[in-house]
Amino acid sequence: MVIQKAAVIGGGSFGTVVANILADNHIHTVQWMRNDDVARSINEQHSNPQYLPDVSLNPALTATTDLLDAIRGAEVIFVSVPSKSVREVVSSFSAELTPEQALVSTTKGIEPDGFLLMSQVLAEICPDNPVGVLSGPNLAKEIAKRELAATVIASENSDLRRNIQEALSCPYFRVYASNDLYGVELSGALKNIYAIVSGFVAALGMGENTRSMIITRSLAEMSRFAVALGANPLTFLGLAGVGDLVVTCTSPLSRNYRVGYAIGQGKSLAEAVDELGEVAEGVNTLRYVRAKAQELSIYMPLVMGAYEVLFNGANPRVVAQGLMTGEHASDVEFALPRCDI
Ligand SMILES: NC(=O)C1=CN([C@@H]2O[C@H](COP(=O)(O)OP(=O)(O)OC[C@H]3O[C@@H](n4cnc5c(N)ncnc54)[C@H](OP(=O)(O)O)[C@@H]3O)[C@@H](O)[C@H]2O)C=CC1
Ligand SMILES: O=C(CO)COP(=O)(O)O
Repeated sequence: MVIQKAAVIGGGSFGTVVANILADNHIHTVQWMRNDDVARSINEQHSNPQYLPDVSLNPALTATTDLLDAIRGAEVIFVSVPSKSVREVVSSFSAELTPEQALVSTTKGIEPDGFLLMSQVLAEICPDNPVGVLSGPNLAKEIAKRELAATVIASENSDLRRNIQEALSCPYFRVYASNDLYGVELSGALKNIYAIVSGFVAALGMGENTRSMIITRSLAEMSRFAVALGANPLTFLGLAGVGDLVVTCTSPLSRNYRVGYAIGQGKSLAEAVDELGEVAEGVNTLRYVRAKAQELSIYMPLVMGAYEVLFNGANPRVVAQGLMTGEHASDVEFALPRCDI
């Protein structure tokens, strides 16, 4: 099927980028947002001054504050609001959907009640609709400048995967497919925690060896958590895992990295989040993942250390030093299990 009309729910940086790619691909695209001024600016100035200043959007992209107007007749609806608002926003239009309308989440977060990923929230609210997840190393501000990037569409529905590959692929954006919805989505949520940790490390002026150690041990920790939750760790080797972990742990364009950096410079969590003015999903994800790791007794020293820094005022340098004296560990646990060291 060729997608003729798409809706994007959310007026932030990533929603705008997805909407702009769709418009570049000549798909009739309507972006919904709650802010009238931003909607007007997209329609009249072809720009989103709040989230993507200095970026010229495709003039064919239209914005609205009327949800039903956005979703009416759309074959696919991208959901791109922060995780804490997904249930509320999707519930407000779910009764209007027809079963063939597909929902694709771009949101990299977790709902604490039941530890649900966003596709699980969507499936709960809209049980009759096909669901997918878009995730990968996709800093919105780079894609907005049409710098080359790739992503993953994950869904159990092969038609949906193919339709999204068709709808979003263009000379600056390549879309790979996965049928591991849970693994793709879990890695997208988890990497935000480690971007915060990498931000501390950078602010403390630690070296490149340190950065590499943190990223690699983050991957080990994410995979250990994933396996404990029944996910396929091989998915973590792809763009939605290693790819997104590397970009978010190394780029000052990442909001999660910036929050960590500000805290590493001595700011409080509240100051760091206020200064950002955009969503940094990793802050809440850290709380929920720490609770889950404690509940299931999963060894996650980076998560535990980051929690102490963010929520109990621990000194990041002392916490980083403490990570060096943990119990002797295996490099690759799939090759040498922890119990066989
Ligand atoms: N930015 C990026 O590089 C990428 C982001 N993502 C993920 O996409 C998701 C969205 O991120 P992003 O676009 O960057 O976020 P932003 O912080 O840029 O924007 C959030 C948007 O959601 C809107 N919003 C928040 N709460 C509500 C609500 N209750 N009802 C309606 N609208 C609401 C905001 O509206 P308002 O301005 O009115 O508050 C704003 O338009 C996140 O989960 C993020 O992890 C994924 C890949 C890349
Ligand atoms: O998910 C992202 C890049 O893939 C964006 O990361 P931040 O939310 O940290 O900016």
